[in-house]
Amino acid sequence: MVHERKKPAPIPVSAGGASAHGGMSVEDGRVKLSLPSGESADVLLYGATVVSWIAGGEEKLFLSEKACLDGTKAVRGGIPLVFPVFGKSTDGPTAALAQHGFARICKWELLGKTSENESSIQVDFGLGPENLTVDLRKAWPYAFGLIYSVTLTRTSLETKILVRNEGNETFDFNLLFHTYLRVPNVGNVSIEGLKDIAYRCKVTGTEAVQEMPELSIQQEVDRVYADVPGSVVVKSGGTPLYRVERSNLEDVVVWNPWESCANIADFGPSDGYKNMICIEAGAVSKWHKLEPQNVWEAGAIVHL
Ligand SMILES: O=P(O)(O)OC[C@H]1O[C@@H](O)[C@H](O)[C@@H](O)[C@@H]1O
Repeated sequence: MVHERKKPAPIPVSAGGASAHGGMSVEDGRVKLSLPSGESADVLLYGATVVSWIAGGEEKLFLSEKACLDGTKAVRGGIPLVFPVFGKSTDGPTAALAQHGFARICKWELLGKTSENESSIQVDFGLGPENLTVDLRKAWPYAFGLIYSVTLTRTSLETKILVRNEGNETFDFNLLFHTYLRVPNVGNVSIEGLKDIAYRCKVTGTEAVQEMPELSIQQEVDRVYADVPGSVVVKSGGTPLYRVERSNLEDVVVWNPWESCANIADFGPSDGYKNMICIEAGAVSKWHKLEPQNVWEAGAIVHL
């Protein structure tokens, strides 16, 4: 059941000091969530991009060593948020927007810590037209409201989004969590949960159905799997590393640029593709319509 949460007033970003016992702290546009047991997640206000998730003393997300973290460019790594368009559209209301839309290149408001206990902490971020540049507002002139919630537990990282149409016009959108998972060696990775699912291969421009029970990554992979019914499991050498569970996000994009990462200016090191696999939970294979005053909610949990 969708509940109509209104975006509350932002809190000043100078708030909060770090605590050895966990909690939320804010410094230089970076919000840190941490638990007394040692897990942490860092979220930049720029793009509300999760740039670090540490559990068991290890970083779980891939962040390019050349990633720009100063708000001049979408972050290469972590969890950039894709909205309102996945990829680049050539026509329609999102045609004037850059690839993957504006959510990942705008500065979000910190709405605050919404829940906390010994084993879990949730922090919310908000974005509306007032946070967009004049040019972006012109390019996509809808009255929208986004509330993005990041929840850290001892064994998972959850990302949830609420999209509101606050205007008088229906709009179409895509939404995706562009999650760069860190892996020891992508050549040993197998991905389960995609058997018998139809996908569009963006490398070859073809459509196919996956026959193999597991997808292994031995070259550039860029596939949009539509209507994936269950969770996706990432294994390394047969051992499960991550299980990605989705709610109201029907599609899964699997991306690894392989050696063509050499063509991506902010990708590093040059063999960094070996240490990442993007498993992107999204609603991207078709447009989603949001009528005036309606709300749409979705989420993804990466379980260890
Ligand atoms: O370089 P960007 O805009 O962050 O996109 C990275 C990749 O994102 C993936 O989601 C797309 O399927 C790829 O086609 C794209 O190359």
